[in-house]
Amino acid sequence: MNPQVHPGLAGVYADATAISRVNPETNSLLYRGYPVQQLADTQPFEAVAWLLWNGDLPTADELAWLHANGRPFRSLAPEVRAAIDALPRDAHPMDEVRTAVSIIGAAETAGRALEETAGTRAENVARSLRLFAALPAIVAYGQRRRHGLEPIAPDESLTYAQNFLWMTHGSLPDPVVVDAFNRSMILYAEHSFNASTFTARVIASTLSDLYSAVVGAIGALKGPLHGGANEMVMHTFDEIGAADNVVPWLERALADKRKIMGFGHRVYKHGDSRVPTMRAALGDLVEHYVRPDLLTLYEALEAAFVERKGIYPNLDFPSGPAYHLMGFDTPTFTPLFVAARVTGWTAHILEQQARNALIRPLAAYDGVAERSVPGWTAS
Ligand SMILES: CC(=O)SCCNC(=O)CCNC(=O)[C@H](O)C(C)(C)COP(=O)(O)OP(=O)(O)OC[C@H]1O[C@@H](n2cnc3c(N)ncnc32)[C@H](O)[C@@H]1OP(=O)(O)O
Ligand SMILES: O=C([O-])CC(=O)C(=O)O
Repeated sequence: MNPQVHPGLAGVYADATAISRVNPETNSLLYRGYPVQQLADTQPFEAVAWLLWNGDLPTADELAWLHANGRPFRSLAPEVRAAIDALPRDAHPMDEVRTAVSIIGAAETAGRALEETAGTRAENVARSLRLFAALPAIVAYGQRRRHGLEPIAPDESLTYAQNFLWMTHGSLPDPVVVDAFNRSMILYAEHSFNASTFTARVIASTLSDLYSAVVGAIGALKGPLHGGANEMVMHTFDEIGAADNVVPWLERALADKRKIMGFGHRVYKHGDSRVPTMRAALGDLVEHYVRPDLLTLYEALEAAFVERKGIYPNLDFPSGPAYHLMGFDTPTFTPLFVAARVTGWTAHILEQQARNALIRPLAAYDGVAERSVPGWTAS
């Protein structure tokens, strides 16, 4: 009898997790039990990172500890800058970020025997905080390098969201912009067994180290069917140009059997739980920057695609134009997703390490039947 296979592991429960719950029936997303919308309304991203790692929101003392121990890692380390600078100026920034994490990992685990690089839980908590704190400098420098600009030193007095925008632009934007950015980081932080998180867990399950797991996750996130979609959404907006062009553009795209980026989801089939919050943040940005044209295009494409296919936007659809308005260049969008999702990835790596089972599924063979190599004879 042929074994039952599940291509893409669709509908398969691969393991349990206590970190987040995606419920497509109620269209809800909980981080450690808290609705993500409530977290986005009330919390700084730092507190959500703590929540994902530790299971509860931080007390004032715990948040102070997080700041004291994370903020010193906000600078761009010289060896990380040198590694990024060694890449071609037009290397994709996801490759820069992947390289940077690899460099940080190699430096931090240098001198250890292979089996010792996986480290203790305390070391892995410290590594998670370090990557969380270090990624904004890497992402911000990537954008600045593409524009021939020098990195900007971090400001330890600023929140995570403020400092990220400061290190990118060299100025502090209006609180509306900081709030929209903070919301986007919280919404992007965690989403159970998505492809990149599952990749991280597969790598951690072999008792490899946290940095290797994050590097693998970055590779998985880069794909346009996953995190790469937020960059692709902006290319779509640029291609369409204005709301009036939406219908003819869409008819042609569908006739050409193109995937419309920023729509559809493996788990949510009636809309992504995070979209209303990010759509509201986009609305605030559109008002702030006086760009109603962008919202008109957004709404026209959403309406036309939902009407034709009954497929709804995912988080990448509002995030793409929102990051554009915040002044990020389009290739930086997926690295921004990395900076947010590193919290979820590392929480899952810690969970995998705490209750590890090597991830190694079976494959149903469907190749040619056994045969002999020409010329081979039994000896
Ligand atoms: C943060 C995130 O990572 S969210 C995901 C971001 N990715 C994107 O936005 C890329 C565009 N979307 C897609 O490619 C898909 O919707 C995925 C990969 C996200 C989910 O895919 P799956 O669950 O495997 O669904 P699948 O691709 O089988 O889609 C089912 C049907 O809907 C169609 N469909 C799904 N999404 C889209 C889309 N965005 N554009 C056009 N058609 C689509 C498929 O072509 C398929 O049609 P068919 O049955 O006629 O072949
Ligand atoms: O859950 C998924 O498959 C993709 C997604 O939305 C995410 O990773 O945020």
